[in-house]
Amino acid sequence: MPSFVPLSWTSCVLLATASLVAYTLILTIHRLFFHPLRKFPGPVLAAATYWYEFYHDLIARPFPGQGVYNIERLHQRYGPIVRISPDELSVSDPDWFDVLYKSGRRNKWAKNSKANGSPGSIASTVPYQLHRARRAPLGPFFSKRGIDNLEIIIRQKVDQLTHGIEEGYMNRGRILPVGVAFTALTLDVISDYCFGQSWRCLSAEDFAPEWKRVMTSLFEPVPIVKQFPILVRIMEALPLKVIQRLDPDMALFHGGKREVQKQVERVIAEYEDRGTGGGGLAKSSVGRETKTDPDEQAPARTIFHTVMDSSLPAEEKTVPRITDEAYVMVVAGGETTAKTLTNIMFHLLTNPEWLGRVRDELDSVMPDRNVLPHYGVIEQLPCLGACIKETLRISAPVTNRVQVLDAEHELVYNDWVIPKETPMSMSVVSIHMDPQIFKNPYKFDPSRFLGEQAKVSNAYYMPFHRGFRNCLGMK
Ligand code: HEM
Repeated sequence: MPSFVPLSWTSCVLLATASLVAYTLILTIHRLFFHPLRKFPGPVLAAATYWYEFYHDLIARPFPGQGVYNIERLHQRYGPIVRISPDELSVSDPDWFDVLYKSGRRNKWAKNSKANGSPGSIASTVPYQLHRARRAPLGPFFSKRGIDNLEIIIRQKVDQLTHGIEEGYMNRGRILPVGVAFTALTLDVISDYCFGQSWRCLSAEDFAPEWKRVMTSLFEPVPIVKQFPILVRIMEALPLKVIQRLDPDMALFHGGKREVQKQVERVIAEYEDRGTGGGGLAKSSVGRETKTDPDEQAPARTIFHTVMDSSLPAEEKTVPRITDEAYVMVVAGGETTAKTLTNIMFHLLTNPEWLGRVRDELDSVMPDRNVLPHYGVIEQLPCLGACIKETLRISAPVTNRVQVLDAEHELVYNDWVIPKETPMSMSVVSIHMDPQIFKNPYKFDPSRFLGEQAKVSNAYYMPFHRGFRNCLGMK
């Protein structure tokens, strides 16, 4: 009969430590000498451990968030293709961008796809087939025709914003925190358009500054969440009261999500009552048949109805899935657009010549300041358009690299054959700041997007990314 010797606590700890050290050692040896990417250039530390990325994202000086610049430095040192982490390659070659991203057969890299806190959304969807299926029904909602409905909402909110600025700030001689005001504007527009229910930040005291704090702090833990994705699940599972204690601003965010969830529950119940809740029914909320080109149809009432009306199967129409799909619009569209508006304001105020040109253009189509022309007219104004583009080039609000992989084929870059399933990425920031394409790249110069120069500038202008994973809210 075998006899068991009971282990002391000290022996258990020693055994666990020894196992961890052995595991780390074996993993490191594998990554350095046997990994399919072992021959690709790059720093040994980056190939050996993910803590290298963590360090540059979070700890490296002068302030956190240096990862994107560190990758640029790596390219200067090692060339256009670099192994930037144990499993990932980065390419720095603007002309390869479309090769990597325009194919419809790229999966997102599962490891880093859930950091936005909405794992069921298209933005987090890994396989390209599922991404395509989920994105198709959302097309009409964000199409040109969909945006026509949005114009009325935007006009109402902008009126509310300007009225609030006059009353609360100009007339009282107070300084306006422009970023706060724009976050209130974008959140009210998105919630009204997507959920059919405005969050009313514009009518709140001082434009609800807590939401600006929430939207900013939302992205700060991303480097930590990338290393420990379980944190998102833990946060989601916590009761709201606990989150409130840990971080009152985050409680606001999660409270907002739970409100949206209740709305989703009501919409699903409504469909079930009408007997149209199952998958595969291609009828819209007003009984229209789904035609073959989904982008040409009028959008449904809310994004919830859009998903429910689609021919997606029943497992795609669950409460958590639709909540994630809807709520990611707040995450993806709120602060990006607010920041862009704030940045445009900054650049125009610090470049009076361009401010004058934009004002002249607007005066030419708006003789009466209180009568706004249709957005189609404003969209055609060249200087205004160039200022918007130059702002989005010089300070693109989305700086993360979109990590994709081809699960079926090897890719080829110059003399390199990239094994299939290798996560790859390219940085939009380094393309927008490439002096070969945009001369004197840190200078705000909208003339790059006017006349002859515009052809080259437009070819490399990609703040909304490109290909099948580009921005859904771009229009
Ligand atoms: C100036 C404003 C905006 C910029 C610069 C911007 C930029 C981007 C970029 C670069 C991506 C790709 C990022 C990635 O996959 O990691 C993206 C994706 C996305 N954006 Fe935007 N965005 C803006 C506004 C909006 C708005 C207003 C909405 C909707 C209300 C929106 C909804 C989305 C969604 C849903 C995705 C995921 C698309 C997919 O994975 O298929 N965005 N955006």
